[in-house]
Amino acid sequence: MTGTAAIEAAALGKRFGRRGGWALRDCAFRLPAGRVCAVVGPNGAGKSTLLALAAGLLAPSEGEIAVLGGRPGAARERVSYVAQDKPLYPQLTVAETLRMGADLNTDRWDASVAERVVADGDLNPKSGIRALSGGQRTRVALALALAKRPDLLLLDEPMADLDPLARHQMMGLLMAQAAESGTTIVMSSHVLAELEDSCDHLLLIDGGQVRIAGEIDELLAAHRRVSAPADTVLDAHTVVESRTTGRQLTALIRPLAPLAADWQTGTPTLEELVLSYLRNPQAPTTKTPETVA
Ligand SMILES: Nc1ncnc2c1ncn2[C@@H]1O[C@H](COP(=O)(O)OP(=O)(O)OP(=O)(O)O)[C@@H](O)[C@H]1O
Repeated sequence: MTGTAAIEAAALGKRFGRRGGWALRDCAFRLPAGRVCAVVGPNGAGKSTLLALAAGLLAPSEGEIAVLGGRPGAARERVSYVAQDKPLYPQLTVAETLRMGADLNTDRWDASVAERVVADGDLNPKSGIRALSGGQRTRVALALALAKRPDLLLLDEPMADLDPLARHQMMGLLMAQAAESGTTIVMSSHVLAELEDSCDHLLLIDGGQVRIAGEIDELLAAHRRVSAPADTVLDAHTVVESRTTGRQLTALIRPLAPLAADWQTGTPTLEELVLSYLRNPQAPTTKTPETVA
């Protein structure tokens, strides 16, 4: 294991209330610093819970989570967190909100970043937060998060209510931040196609457990999409998903031996990989050695 971890979790679990079910259980992963990490999974999988644990807003019920090498609370100054509902003070104006951000983060605040993000959305600094649309509020929340110049940026479905142009622009801004400042970005989203181009690391959470963790390139390279005759036996490989239609078998596998020359094979897309795992809860989990805590 090399380099600093942005987030490291071991046997991490969270339940809400003593009798509540487990929102997360037995999670172990290591996210190296400097990555742009996609957190994906079905509704109720535990993504928001994981992000809130990393932000130090929730305490684990069991196990541990370290953020930037320490307790999540201790790293708060170096971490920006944008929650799913983007909480802001409705009685303030945009300008007052940014001023509050500056006052709370005197050492790290970059006013020009905040002003640019707001100006790019044509927001009037004098507008009240109460009067903004959902997408405009998201823009103000992201302006606050970015201007803090965090080492770790935790974003819970940040693009959900942005229009396509704003999504594109905001994603470009986030990628520039990651490239220029080495900021680690952890971003939950349901839009898999959007993540494939921008993220280099994946955490797939399902039923409160980490199903897949690792570098996206390595994960994709470790899997093959296969089309072969229906009577093909795949026993030599790890089969994530297989379907037979007529005379044709199609499968997503993790090859453990050379593939037959007459099979048609290809590298899956991120979307194909994630959907195959989600459709097949019994498929073995996969974690690259680098990322196992
Ligand atoms: N404050 C809470 N009190 C009780 N249960 C909660 C609380 N927050 C989350 N849960 C439960 O924990 C589980 C995980 O929820 P979480 O919000 O982390 O999922 P998610 O993956 O972010 O879902 P979505 O994609 O719908 O946003 C769910 O079963 C949810 O009902």
